[in-house]
Amino acid sequence: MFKTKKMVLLGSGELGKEVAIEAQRLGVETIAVDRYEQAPAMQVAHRSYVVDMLDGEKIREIVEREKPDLIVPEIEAIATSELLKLEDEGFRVIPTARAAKLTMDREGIRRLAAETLGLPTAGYRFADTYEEFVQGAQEIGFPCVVKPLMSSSGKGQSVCASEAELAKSWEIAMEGGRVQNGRVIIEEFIHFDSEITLLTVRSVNGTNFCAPIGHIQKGGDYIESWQPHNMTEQQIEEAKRIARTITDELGGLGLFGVELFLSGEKVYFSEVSPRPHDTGLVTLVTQNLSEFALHVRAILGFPIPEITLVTPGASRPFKSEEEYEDYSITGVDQALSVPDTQVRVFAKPVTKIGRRVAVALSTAETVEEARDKAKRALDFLRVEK
Ligand SMILES: Nc1ncnc2c1ncn2[C@@H]1O[C@H](COP(=O)(O)OP(=O)(O)OP(=O)(O)O)[C@@H](O)[C@H]1O
Ligand SMILES: NCC(=O)N[C@@H]1O[C@H](COP(=O)([O-])[O-])[C@@H](O)[C@H]1O
Ligand SMILES: [Mg+2]
Repeated sequence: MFKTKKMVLLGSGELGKEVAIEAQRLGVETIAVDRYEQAPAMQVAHRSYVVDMLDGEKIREIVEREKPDLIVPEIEAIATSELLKLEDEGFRVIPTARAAKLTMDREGIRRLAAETLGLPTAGYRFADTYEEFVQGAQEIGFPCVVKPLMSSSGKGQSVCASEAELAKSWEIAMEGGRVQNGRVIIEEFIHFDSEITLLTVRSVNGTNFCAPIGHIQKGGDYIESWQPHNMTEQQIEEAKRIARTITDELGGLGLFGVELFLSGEKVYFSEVSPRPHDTGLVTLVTQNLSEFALHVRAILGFPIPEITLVTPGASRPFKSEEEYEDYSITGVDQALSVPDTQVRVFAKPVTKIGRRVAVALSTAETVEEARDKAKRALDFLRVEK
């Protein structure tokens, strides 16, 4: 019998699917967990479980039954208090249970970054009630950005332009949070020139950085990313300083997506994912080791001698415009007729409006050409009933 390490993935979306594939390539037994059946990573894992991942008892049951060597969070909304206990009992949580807990909640990571570590961030307030929210927004000023404490991909997020929009922003946040406890963050709106993800990997070789990934977001969700993003030497140094500071503090082994805003020569810390990042899907075609391969190598304790950007590249996620129980994706053939282009189809069992269901990935000699190719490929894709 082949003896190997066992990994439980908590969250089984498109990012987890690539993590599972990389783990399988190194012979790791992979168990996928998510809130619904046929989630992308479940399609390639050895086994899977469907549970509410915010239910600590359910997570414990799976961990006690499987006794994994590695517990690998793939989304932020997990019963992280249970992960702390499991870690105390000797289970390994990636990168650490504390990192999973702090980043699940915007308050935890923001206070750590701004107040404990002194990193530059947008101004912010927290509010539990509508009255506190109104006061916080007035103090921050307009426009401001309103987000539930626990959410991702822009869910529940809005830009509140003036006092007249306060009620609407509050309502959006209350409906969009993963846990309906009402607390929100109100952030100063940063008029940035561009924003980036600095993928940072902590491995047995120490800390390494990938080339910066530029991206554009709409409604808080990414619609395009490219690598490398053009930055001045000073901006890169400051971005690396911020990324090193926050990832050293979070600790453990693995890849992190450090999100930063660039405004003139100033670099702001926005947030960090202690796991592969959606904008980093572009690394599937640009690097010698993708962000998923890097994560798996790092957490298994394998070396990462060098991260090489092999070519400029770009990614464009394909988001459904409809809600369908049964659907197919057409136009993949035409998308693949664009040179140097790949498409990854996630095969999520149902679509929702705005749900990411595939991604187009292109390379070229320049970022501009790669962005153009990925856009052309994306434009061929359709969701059909
Ligand atoms: N303070 C801000 N000023 C200006 N733009 C902002 C601010 N906060 C967020 N944004 C915009 O909204 C996007 C999403 O914000 P954020 O990363 O906090 O949300 P998220 O739901 O955690 O997204 P994800 O899970 O995809 O990382 C940012 O990438 C940025 O484009
Ligand atoms: N920005 C975070 C992010 O991109 N997370 C990715 O989206 C999935 C959830 O998708 P769903 O909402 O379509 O199920 C997550 O499982 C993860 O792969
Ligand atoms: Mg983000």
